[in-house]
Amino acid sequence: MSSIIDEHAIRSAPLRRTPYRYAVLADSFTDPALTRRLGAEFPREGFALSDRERAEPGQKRYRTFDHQLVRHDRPHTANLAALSPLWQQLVAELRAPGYRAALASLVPQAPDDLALEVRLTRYGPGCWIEPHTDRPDKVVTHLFYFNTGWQSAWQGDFRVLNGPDIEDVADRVRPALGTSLIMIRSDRSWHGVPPVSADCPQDRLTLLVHLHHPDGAR
Ligand SMILES: O=C(O)CCC(=O)C(=O)O
Ligand SMILES: [Fe+2]
Repeated sequence: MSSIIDEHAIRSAPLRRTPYRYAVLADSFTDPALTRRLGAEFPREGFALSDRERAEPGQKRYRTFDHQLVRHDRPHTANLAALSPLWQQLVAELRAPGYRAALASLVPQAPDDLALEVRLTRYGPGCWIEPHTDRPDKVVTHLFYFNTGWQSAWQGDFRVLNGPDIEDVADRVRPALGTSLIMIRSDRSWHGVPPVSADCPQDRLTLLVHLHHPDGAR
């Protein structure tokens, strides 16, 4: 099968400069039929609640359901084995040199020893992430979304923020199937996800990829 991820779209991503360097891709995959299948086959089982609503000072608060696929370059073999063949191919592409090189090409002077983390997240009603910049060990983040028919009343939009206030919004990204967002981490890269509404009938579905310095961890 040909590649799923559109590496050309990543390399030519229209990076914005304010309030920090980020880009939104409307079509992240090479083929609309594959995009639809990825949405339909988004994994449902094996997610664990990560709940840190009361955090230590300096740590972000969040409530999400997470499913680790790759950590410090190492695949989580059991979790990968449970994915559909198409999703297994997607993760194989994320781990291959071509995708990494495309993503790193957006970061001036990116070190070549960066480590990869890949995680799936489901946000049920009330799930959220408070505004944060991501930890300094993160270099670049790529977030893919998989929802169909997401309504703004359900909240849960990704917010590009001008600072630590969730209402100080520079841009909003709907978690729509095929859309992805690339963010270059800096001390200004504030972002957050307001709580998904109590009456939201579907989980918000995210695939998160980080390239980070090899000695860092979440
Ligand atoms: O799910 C999202 O849209 C954002 C996730 C995020 O910012 C994070 O996990 O650090
Ligand atoms: Fe983040």
